[in-house]
Amino acid sequence: MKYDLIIKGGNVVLRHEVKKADVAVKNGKIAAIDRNLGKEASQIVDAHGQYVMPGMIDAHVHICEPGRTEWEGFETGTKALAAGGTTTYIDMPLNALPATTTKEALKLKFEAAKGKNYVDYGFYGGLVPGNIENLQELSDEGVIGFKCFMASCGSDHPDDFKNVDDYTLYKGMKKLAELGAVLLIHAENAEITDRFAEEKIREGKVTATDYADSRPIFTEVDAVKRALFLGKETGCPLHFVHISTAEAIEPIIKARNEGQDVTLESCPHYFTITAKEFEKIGPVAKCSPPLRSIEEQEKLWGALKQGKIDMLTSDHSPCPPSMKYSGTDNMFEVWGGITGCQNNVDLMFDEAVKKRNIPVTEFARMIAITPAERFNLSSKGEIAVSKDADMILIDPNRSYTLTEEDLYYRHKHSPYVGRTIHCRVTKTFVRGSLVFDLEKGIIGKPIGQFLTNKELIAKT
Ligand SMILES: NC(=O)N[C@H]1NC(=O)NC1=O
Ligand SMILES: [Zn+2]
Ligand SMILES: [Zn+2]
Repeated sequence: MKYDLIIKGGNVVLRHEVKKADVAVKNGKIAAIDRNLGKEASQIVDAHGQYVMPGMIDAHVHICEPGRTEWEGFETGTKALAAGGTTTYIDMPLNALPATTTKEALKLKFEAAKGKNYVDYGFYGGLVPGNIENLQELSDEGVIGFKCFMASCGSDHPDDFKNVDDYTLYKGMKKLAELGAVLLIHAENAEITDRFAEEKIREGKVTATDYADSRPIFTEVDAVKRALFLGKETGCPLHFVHISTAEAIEPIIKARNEGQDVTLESCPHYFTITAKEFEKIGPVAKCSPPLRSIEEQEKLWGALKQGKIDMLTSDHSPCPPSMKYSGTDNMFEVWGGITGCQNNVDLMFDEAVKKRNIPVTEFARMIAITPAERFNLSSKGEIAVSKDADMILIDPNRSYTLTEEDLYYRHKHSPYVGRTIHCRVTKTFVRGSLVFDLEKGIIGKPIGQFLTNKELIAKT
């Protein structure tokens, strides 16, 4: 057979245009894209009426294995990713135990992940107080970047992640600049948000709105500006995670225009759920930075329309239901993190492409092309000849209402349950292998491969 697979007649989303074409795959790579590639393939998939898009690269996922597999493991987490149209993800260095801040902890991650991933994956290392000495070895072992918290992490477990002090932030940036590694930053001012939280709790103000009010926009903007300043001082490449407001985007774009190496991401929840809705939905919508007002959300959409969002990520930060619903009314005591990685693509395709007429090529840029480029995943991110055949089919007219039964997460809760989404991922291919089919569910064994900052080094 000439090809292993031909996807026929879909609207293929290329870098600069959408083209009605066939896509042929051979040995896991895209071999040809053309109008009529015939039928010489072991497998033919009809994609008429559907978009053929690059699979999402979700650069912000918290899989809690090892140590907290009970929250979310590689198997359940990556089934959800596959079902939602993600073909590659990068795992954050926190919420698993121990946190990924040493070579030894990275080895534990690597061992725990072996043979359990349905999609391709890489790891970040952490920058925490006291581990500057470990950054080199983490980089040598292939981490794709480094993550730090300027906000408090809120866990007092001894093996858990710790937020940086200013000294660590500065010294860490200097070292990472030397290594040429990207530093990912959770940017919120720790001292102010912690003290605001204390005030609220002291006054007995513990609702969803009180929680959101305890982390005002200026605390995000302040942290962004300070990190940019230190980034300029040290020459460290920066990436701001889960930016929640247009106001925090402006200094980042300005710094980039002035020559700094800096990018940013935002997440579906900041575009689709408001602070008011958080009050109604409750604990499953708690996250940090918090959900914002409808006015702020509109400004964020404005930034997206102007091409200012480099990438979309889920910040999938799962936990057991008991950490969301333990009988407390105190929103400050509830786990902060949204279980959301299964609904990145459909939700944002619906809201951005269908509802707000954002070009589908722009959408592909945010979910696949830019994350691949930023994190040096050179074989990924685009439907183009010789790239990995990581592709998804989206039916733009297939509406559904999300139920708990649709979810593959270890714990089937999500702020999107009950929401009607007006499009759906129908198939997911990782390197040419079908891993998810809407009619059949997850297909076959976990075939995900480990990706490093250099190249694909291990097949699991
Ligand atoms: N620990 C953790 O996952 N925190 C994440 N959750 C969230 O909502 N924001 C975060 O940074
Ligand atoms: Zn964060
Ligand atoms: Zn996160």
